[in-house]
Amino acid sequence: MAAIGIIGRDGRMGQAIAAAIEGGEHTLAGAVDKGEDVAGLADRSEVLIDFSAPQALESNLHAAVGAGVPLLIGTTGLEEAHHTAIDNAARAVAVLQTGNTSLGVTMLARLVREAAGALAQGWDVEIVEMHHRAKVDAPSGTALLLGEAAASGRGIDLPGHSERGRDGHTGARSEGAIGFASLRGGTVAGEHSVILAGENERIVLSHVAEDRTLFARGALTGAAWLIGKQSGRYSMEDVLGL
Ligand SMILES: NC(=O)C1=CN([C@@H]2O[C@H](COP(=O)(O)OP(=O)(O)OC[C@H]3O[C@@H](n4cnc5c(N)ncnc54)[C@H](OP(=O)(O)O)[C@@H]3O)[C@@H](O)[C@H]2O)C=CC1
Ligand SMILES: O=C(O)C1=N[C@H](C(=O)O)C[C@H](O)C1
Repeated sequence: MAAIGIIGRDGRMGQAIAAAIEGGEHTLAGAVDKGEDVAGLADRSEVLIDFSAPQALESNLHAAVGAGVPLLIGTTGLEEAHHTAIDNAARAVAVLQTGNTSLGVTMLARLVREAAGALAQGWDVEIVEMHHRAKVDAPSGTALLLGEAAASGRGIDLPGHSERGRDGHTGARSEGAIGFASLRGGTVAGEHSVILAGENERIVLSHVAEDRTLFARGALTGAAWLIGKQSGRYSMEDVLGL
């Protein structure tokens, strides 16, 4: 049983996580939203779960390190500077950052790494995602995670090979590029497809999140797993032993 602190209490995920804690094996140590005392929350939590906004990351990391408690970061829309800050904090406490806490996406990333690595020559990788109308970042954190998996399978760096937001006279696709396309609308919890397009054939590897309870469950599994772990940066693959 873990005493869990939630950052981003009033959001869709904050609410879903609180609901998943209720009646389960863990307890809610407390929860904060924008402008509230995250350091105080860290002091009374065994582990923190952050589903808020990139602008909150620095103070959340600071609070976790100050209190010496592990932190699971589900917030997406992170940039390079955020990842550097996470690496620094992970020297002091255990930090798990992931664009998707679900078991299915963690397995999908593995399949993508293998397929993109095995089919490197003549197979183009395109990643398509769709989310609800309120989502503010694109490509989704999951799309980027899947892009990283494809890049890792091919032994290339993702930033140097990404084609994002194509519009207008773009010219032909670059060889070896990993393309991203984002759709927004309705109440879609999260859909991702990784397309490997070859000569006269395509492989499509997809994941559909039917609602956000699966992200909440995965976050609780990851957070409980983090308690007692050595400082360092962890992933859902570590949690699930994949
Ligand atoms: N990794 C995963 O598996 C998943 C990740 N996500 C990601 O999680 C994040 C949250 O998603 P969602 O719940 O849908 O978004 P919401 O916008 O519904 O919720 C975010 C909440 O965090 C609050 N917030 C903003 N800044 C701070 C702050 N400094 N401190 C504390 N709280 C703050 C917001 O307040 P206000 O509205 O006032 O700004 C809001 O209440 C997104 O980045 C999303 O992409 C979502 C689902 C799964
Ligand atoms: O904002 C969301 O809702 C989601 N965000 C995550 C992402 O950016 O990939 C995970 C999930 O797809 C839902």
